[in-house]
Amino acid sequence: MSDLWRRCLERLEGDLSAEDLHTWLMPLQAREDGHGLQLFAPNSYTLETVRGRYLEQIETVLAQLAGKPCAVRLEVGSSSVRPAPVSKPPAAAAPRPAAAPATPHLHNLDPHYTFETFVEGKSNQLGKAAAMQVATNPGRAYNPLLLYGGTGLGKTHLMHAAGNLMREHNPDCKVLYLRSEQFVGSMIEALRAKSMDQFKQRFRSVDALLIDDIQFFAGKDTTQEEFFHTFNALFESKQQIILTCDRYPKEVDKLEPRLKSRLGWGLSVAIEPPDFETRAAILLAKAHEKGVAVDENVAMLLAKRIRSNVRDLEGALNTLAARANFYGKPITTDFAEETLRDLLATHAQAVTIPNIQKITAEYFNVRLQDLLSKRRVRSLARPRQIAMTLSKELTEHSLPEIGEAFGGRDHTTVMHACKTIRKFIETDPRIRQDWEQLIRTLTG
Ligand SMILES: Nc1ncnc2c1ncn2[C@@H]1O[C@H](COP(=O)(O)OP(=O)(O)OP(=O)(O)O)[C@@H](O)[C@H]1O
Repeated sequence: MSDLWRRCLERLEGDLSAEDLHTWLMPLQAREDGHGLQLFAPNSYTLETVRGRYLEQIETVLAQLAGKPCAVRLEVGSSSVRPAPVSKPPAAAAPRPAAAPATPHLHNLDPHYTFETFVEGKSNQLGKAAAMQVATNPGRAYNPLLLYGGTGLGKTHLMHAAGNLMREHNPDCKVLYLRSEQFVGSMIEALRAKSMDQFKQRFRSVDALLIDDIQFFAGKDTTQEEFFHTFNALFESKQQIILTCDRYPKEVDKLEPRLKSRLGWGLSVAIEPPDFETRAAILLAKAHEKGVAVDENVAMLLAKRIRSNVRDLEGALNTLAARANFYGKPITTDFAEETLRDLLATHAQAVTIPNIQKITAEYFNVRLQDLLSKRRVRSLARPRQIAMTLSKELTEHSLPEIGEAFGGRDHTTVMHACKTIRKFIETDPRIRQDWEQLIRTLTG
């Protein structure tokens, strides 16, 4: 085992998610020689992914560790020694055999992603309830369960939580989690190695198959064909399928109609951006989990200013924790304002009333001046009400300020718009889709 590579992995552990580290970097084997470091990838797909996504970062860390530039050569193959785990791998993850890293691992679930660590709010209540039901009654409650919504909102977390709970109820339950890129990668590898039978067997022999980000299948016809058959086989034998997608699957271009139709057989649940209270609660929960002392005022400050998604919120917390640790200072609101000044400014710019008006007008294909006019035709009134509601939910402006920005309307008009749209979101799937799409665009 190369000591340099081990230390590099340790360093990268702080920068990359456990999932990325375990999926892409842990399967690499390393050998140090007089020319630098040679990294062996188990297959060309892994090699290309590492080269494209991580090589630069690896080289930077190696140079820091070695105190001079370190040449890295990547190739497909294996060295005689396998890299040791850098830290506790997920409890359920078995050590990877050197010869088979192309194969996704059973039970490679992140043990931190549980229902206990998931903070429930209005935006994710239904998704959490559905995931819990599926975990308690796999293959029978809803099959498939599809969680969709914007980035960083907790879809992967819920998916792992369901898998972890299934395994808690039944430790023999075979749960296979993988990202759709890994499914594609494994399939390409199997096609190359003429081992499609093994590929099929591997995916069809599980009790639950969890695939993340299936929008990645779009336009990949062979993959969709194979996934379609896998889906049917699992569905027929009542094995659970859980999928996530970054939008409602019917909106994903280049996804075969028959696959879209299959995805609709079970339950599709939207995960929406959390509201202010949920954001603050998530932040406090994450701080507690990481052992970072953060009081409610700081949580409220960040929750108020960072509305995009939970990943960004968590990123801000990590930055604060690292800086506070480095300077030996407590995390106060002043410290947070100072440390995150640029980040908070970026978020403040992101969602403004003019921005909401412009994007809503474009989305509904109406002119901005008509959206702000006094005209009450339905084709303008509904987009206007949606834009007002978005302004209420995504900015800190008061009802009178919003009314003023929408052609000098009264605050009661804005209040009525918010009530109406909230009701429609619950009852009208078309308006719900418009709403979710606009939220994604604006917070995206
Ligand atoms: N309600 C929540 N409670 C606790 N943590 C949450 C919640 N929602 C999201 N998170 C955290 O936010 C981070 C991002 O979540 P996750 O990776 O599940 O997002 P995602 O919706 O799958 O995003 P992507 O589509 O980009 O993969 C994770 O660390 C997750 O634990």
